[in-house]
Order: sequence, then structure tokens, then C-alpha cells
Amino acid sequence: MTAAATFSDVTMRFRGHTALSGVTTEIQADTITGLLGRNGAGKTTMMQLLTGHRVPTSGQVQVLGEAPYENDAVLSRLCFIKENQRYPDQFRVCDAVSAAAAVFPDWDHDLAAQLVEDFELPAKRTIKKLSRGMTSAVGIVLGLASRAPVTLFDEPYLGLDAVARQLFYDRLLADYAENPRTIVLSTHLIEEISDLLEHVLLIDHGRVLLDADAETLRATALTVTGPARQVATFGAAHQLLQTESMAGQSRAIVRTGTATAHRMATELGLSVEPTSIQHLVVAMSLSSAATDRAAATASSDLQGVSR
Ligand SMILES: Nc1ncnc2c1ncn2[C@@H]1O[C@H](COP(=O)(O)OP(=O)(O)OP(=O)(O)O)[C@@H](O)[C@H]1O
Repeated sequence: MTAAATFSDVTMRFRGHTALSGVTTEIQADTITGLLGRNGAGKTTMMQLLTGHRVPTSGQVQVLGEAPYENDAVLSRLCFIKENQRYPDQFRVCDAVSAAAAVFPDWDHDLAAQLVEDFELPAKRTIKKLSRGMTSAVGIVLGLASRAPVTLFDEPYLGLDAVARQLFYDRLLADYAENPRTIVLSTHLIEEISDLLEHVLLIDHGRVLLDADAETLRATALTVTGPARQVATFGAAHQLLQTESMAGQSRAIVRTGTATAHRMATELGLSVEPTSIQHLVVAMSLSSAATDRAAATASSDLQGVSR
């Protein structure tokens, strides 16, 4: 696998706040990557670094082999559809489409026209007068029809109804199958998009918490259910992320690197199911928050001792 973009020990600080801390990762070429994480995790900041809207405080960001900041050769091959994408006041839908067609070298006119029709966008209406969801649909049309080698969607579907979101997923997959390219999609609607994702990058408090291909995640994240003691035994032998117990029964989400995990669970009399990416992301984020809290408590206890 080649990398379309790399982050090497990237730290991004905003006046006293560290948004990203020592991030090292690669965005795989010709892959759909889900950039996931809680509010304020650092997803938009990563996209802003990829698109040269910001330069890192330290470390290096490279896109298509070069630093993106003020680099036209790179930026002309990038498309960034932001949450709350803004357009000039007088722009109609058709103006946004024509402007994008002039900017993106690989622009597909037919696809754009088809998408405008699919999303039932009124081509001659001023974007300012569109509903929230329709405005999001304009961004989606531009992002898909740009056919940019690196396309970034940052929460692209604010206000889009369920039917329109499904349309986006279907059109994205169909077009991607025919024209593979690097797509990064940041979203909180993990359940909805998890089947689309080939790679998952989970950011938490500015750090990489999970960086793995979706296939591996599906195979290594398990939910086991059964008697509490047996679940605890199984959890102790694996990476236990979350556990809930009631009336002597437990349910745990674990990550396992061993091929024998299924057998061990069965021998312990536990039922085993795959864990969805959404459940895994929630469990990992909560587990990381608990670890941070424990570390903070330990550190304040130590400060108390030293006084
Ligand atoms: N210009 C800025 N000045 C100060 N702090 C900032 C700035 N931009 C981002 N931050 C902070 O950096 C952190 C990461 O923000 P970022 O927008 O990257 O998060 P996010 O993962 O995209 O969140 P969300 O899912 O809520 O959109 C947040 O704590 C945010 O408040």
C-alpha cells in the first residue's frame, strides 16, 4: 500500500491548546478512510493540515509526496468539502458547479449533472436560499464530481435527510469503484458509513487511538457474553475495552490479536459476536478517557505526597 499523505510526529497548538500531539500516521492511497473521534478530537485540524490551511507547530505533513502549504501542484489535486462550506453570496447552484469545473482538472460534467438531478437541487436557485440539507448536497456534488485524487469530506451531511445520505453513500461507492481515489471521510454517523470504510483512523484528544484496516478490526474486535467470572477470565487474556455486568452475567468488548480467541471464548462457555466499528470506537474512546482520568488522579495524588 502506498501513502497518499503522511503525518510525521505532528503537533498543532492553538494559543495554549494542543489540538494534535505527536501524530504519526499515513492516509493510504486509493482507500476510503474514516476519520473518527469525539467532538474536539482533532479531525478538522488534521484536514486543515492536509489541505494547507494550516502549518503544523512541529512535525511534517506531506500530501502526494510534498508539503501542501501554498503548494499549487498539490492543492490542485485536492478537494476539501467542509462542514458549513461557504459560497459567495450571489452564487447559484449552477455557479458553484461551473466554478468547481474550472478548478478541478479531473472534473466530471456528466456526473455533476446527474448528481444535481439525483439530489433534486434547483440549479438556478441562490445557494443562500437553499435549506441546510440542500446546501450540504451541493458540497457532496462538488466533492464527488471533482474526482480529485485526494478528496476530503469533513462532516459533509449536516441537515441531510436519511434518503439523501443513503444516496451519497451509494453514489460515492459506485463512483469510487470505477474511479478509485483517496477519500477521507470524517463523521459521527459511524454505523451508517461503516460498510463503506476500508480503513479507520480514530483520533482522541489529539492523539491516534486506532489506525487499522476495517477488515482487521472486524476480525479482532469481539463482544463476549456469559457468566461474569468467565468473561473476566477472557478479558484478562485480551485487551478489555468495556464491560457491563448484571445479575452475574457480563458482556465485554475486547480486542484480540490471537487466532485462538474464539476457541478460548467457546471453551469458557461464552457467546461470541463481532463488534461493530461504532461500538468499538465508543468503547475505545471511553476506555481511553478512563485511562486519562486514572493517570490524572495518580498524578494529583503524587503531587499531594510531594508537598
Ligand atoms: N483556531 C483555533 N483556536 C483555538 N483552538 C482551536 C482552533 N481550532 C481548533 N481548536 C481546538 O482544537 C481542538 C480540535 O478541534 P477540531 O475542530 O480539529 O476537532 P474535531 O475533531 O473536528 O471536532 P468536531 O467533531 O466537534 O467537529 C478543539 O479543542 C478545538 O477547540
